[in-house]
Amino acid sequence: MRYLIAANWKMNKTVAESIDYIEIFKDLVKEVEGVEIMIAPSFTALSSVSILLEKTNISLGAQNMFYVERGAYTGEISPIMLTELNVKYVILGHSERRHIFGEKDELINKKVLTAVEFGLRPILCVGETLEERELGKTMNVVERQIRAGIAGLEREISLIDIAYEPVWAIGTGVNATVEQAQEVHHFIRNLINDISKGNDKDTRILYGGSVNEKNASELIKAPDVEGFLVGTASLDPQKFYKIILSSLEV
Ligand SMILES: O=C(CO)COP(=O)(O)O
Repeated sequence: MRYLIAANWKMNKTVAESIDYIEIFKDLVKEVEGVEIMIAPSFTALSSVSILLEKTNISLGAQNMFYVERGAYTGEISPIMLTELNVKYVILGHSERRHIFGEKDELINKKVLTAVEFGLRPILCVGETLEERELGKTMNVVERQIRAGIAGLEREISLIDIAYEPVWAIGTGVNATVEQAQEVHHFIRNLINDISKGNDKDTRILYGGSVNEKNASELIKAPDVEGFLVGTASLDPQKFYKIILSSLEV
């Protein structure tokens, strides 16, 4: 299994800034092999970035998607708008979508099913809040989000990746420890192995939440951490490159 190191730029970078970044970054990583690299820019930059990523070793991702092909859904982006731009991955159920925009498991599931139907590879994000962790509910929350998110795709789970992103670690500078990450990743691996009846070997379990160029080499050593979904540190091409290099050391 090739690990996936993914950048989620969130609502950052104009088109001009995105182009500047890619020009630098694609040169930095051009010799990198053995790991898959993905960048999910803003929707407005997708088209320009898509052109720049042609014939590179960097895949393109989107940060969200609606579950209908076309129609009266003001402000939404459809799967065919993404596939037209050679988008390969789509991040779904991110905690910011869940907590700021009120996305529920049922909606996220519809998006996951549609993404797969259109040949996109979803990265389903799950993770507990600090309160849920302190109440000892981490595994319950993660299990609920996964079971609901993949409903209908149980035997085809190899078509998706999962990102464990504890809400308390996102954008806070407080990453999960290696032990905390490993504990939940191991739980997720057993869960999806069980749900899919062993068809989970191509599903990567990524960690996200304050990953940076200093902690990446430790976190990637956890046996069930199979890549990263990086926010803040991915905004700097040099830092993101260092995270990728750390991931090659395992
Ligand atoms: O939400 C994240 C990636 O999707 C993580 O964000 P940070 O790396 O800024 O904590």
